[in-house]
Amino acid sequence: MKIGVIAMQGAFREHEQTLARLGVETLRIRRSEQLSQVDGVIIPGGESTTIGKLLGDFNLMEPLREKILKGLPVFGTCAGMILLAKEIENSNQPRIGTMDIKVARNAFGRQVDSFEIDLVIPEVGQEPVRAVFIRAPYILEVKPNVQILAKVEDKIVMARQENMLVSAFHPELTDDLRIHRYFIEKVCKGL
Ligand SMILES: NC(=O)CC[C@H](N)C(=O)O
Repeated sequence: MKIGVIAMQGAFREHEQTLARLGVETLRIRRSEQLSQVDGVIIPGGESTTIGKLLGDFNLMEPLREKILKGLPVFGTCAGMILLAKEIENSNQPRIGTMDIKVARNAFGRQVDSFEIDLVIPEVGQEPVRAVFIRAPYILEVKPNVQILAKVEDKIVMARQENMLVSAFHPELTDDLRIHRYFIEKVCKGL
């Protein structure tokens, strides 16, 4: 099992460290040929317009979209979630756009730039997950083929559609390995 971490901008090192703690080998993805060497990819948080622009500049946007549409497992956190959404409210920014969700960027409001909350995510376990939100988006709408995994009040913050997993928060910034383990075991290995 080897997981590619899209290394354009943002929190890719933190994802590498989390995967290393799970004993999973990683590869920093900067060239499209590398996509055929991995069993899944993570698109980190950061600035979605910057990552989207760089994916275009590095000729990774199309190959990544094709691989995901063919079933390559992908986990997008925060900006990564925005990039996977087919619809982004009030934005025509470049995106991968493979997942049937509509997201709003910086959606929790300016006053709450970042916050942490205990989230119960039954798919991941009974103990709550400490979820770190940083200028976070949330999901406004999903198609019926999308499984909602977690909400903060009425706002969807984690979801899955077949090979695509997204979270509005940053599981790579805590010591809790359960969300990455869920991605590896359930989404990548299909256990
Ligand atoms: N922490 C994050 O990834 C923030 C996402 C950022 N607000 C964006 O729109 O790209």
